[in-house]
Amino acid sequence: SKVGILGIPFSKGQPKGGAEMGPEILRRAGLVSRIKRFDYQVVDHGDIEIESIPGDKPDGNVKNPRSVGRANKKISDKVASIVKSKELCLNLGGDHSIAIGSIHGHCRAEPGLVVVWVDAHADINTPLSSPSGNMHGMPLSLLVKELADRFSPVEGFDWCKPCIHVRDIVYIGLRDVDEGERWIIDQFGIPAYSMQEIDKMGIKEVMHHALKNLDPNGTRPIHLSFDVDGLDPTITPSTGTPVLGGLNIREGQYIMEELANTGRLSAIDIVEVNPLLGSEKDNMVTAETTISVIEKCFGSKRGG
Ligand SMILES: N[C@@]1(C(=O)O)CN(C[C@@H]2CCCCN2)C[C@@H]1CCC[B-](O)(O)O
Ligand SMILES: [Mn+2]
Ligand SMILES: [Mn+2]
Ligand SMILES: [Mn+2]
Repeated sequence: SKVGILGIPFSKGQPKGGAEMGPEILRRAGLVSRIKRFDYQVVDHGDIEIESIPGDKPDGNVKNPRSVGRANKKISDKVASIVKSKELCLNLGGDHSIAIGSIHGHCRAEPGLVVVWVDAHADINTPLSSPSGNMHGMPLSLLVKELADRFSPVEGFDWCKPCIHVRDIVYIGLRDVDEGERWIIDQFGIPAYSMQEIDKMGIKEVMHHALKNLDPNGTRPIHLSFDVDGLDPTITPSTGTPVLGGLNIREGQYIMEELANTGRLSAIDIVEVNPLLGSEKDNMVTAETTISVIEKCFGSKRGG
């Protein structure tokens, strides 16, 4: 089977320069050759061309709306075509706002998909609830049908129709959730396994229940959106919004092994690697950890 790799050197969903270097650092650390080890044919689509939009003033409190909107329209088009050509679409971010386009595009090719969101954060602030105005904290709010009537369309997103339901999402790794996000999660009953549930139930039970709730018949394509800040900052230090008490490397690997076992992984985002925020050593640790976790999506077995 085939993996289509798409670099997305984009960072305007948040204020820290360097997130646009994520694709480069992961490629340089050998991600492509690691995937090639597990009888996947790798199609490297290179990097998406990111246009800069001068004078991109905030829309309300939303920062860089036109830049984020323009980039994500392109991402949606590209991801749709990669999935339609039967490649497992591996998107290398870039900040987490790229998930707007990647999930939108994936839905165009696989309308029945479900979303596994591995992250310290819920990333479901609406433009009105966001404390920062940074769009990397908003992607899911622009994608779920149930929130469409809660805010007016953001400048640059007229192309973006919500395409998933809140019940098609499961969170794993939460430990820094804003008040407005908490309200949305409770209001709509979004299944959320925070680090507290993971400590209480263990990752085995969390994955069993998460997948069972999400897709009881085990038939739906899976979109994994993996924010490296879901892992503990001691193992992924080079990231923009680190939060103590995260997933350890074995929990991360186990999550991916269970997803690989479904045989239904259809698109993967790897986001929020920022090599400008760490030392050389931090960057090496972050890249190696990320690759050793992500390779488990492609059938790498710890037992050989
Ligand atoms: N919810 C947030 C938002 O800005 O919307 C607020 N938070 C930072 C804030 C710092 C002070 C203590 C409370 N948290 C970052 C998060 C977005 C993370 C985006 B991701 O892609 O990295 O997950
Ligand atoms: Mn995060
Ligand atoms: Mn049980
Ligand atoms: Mn995120």
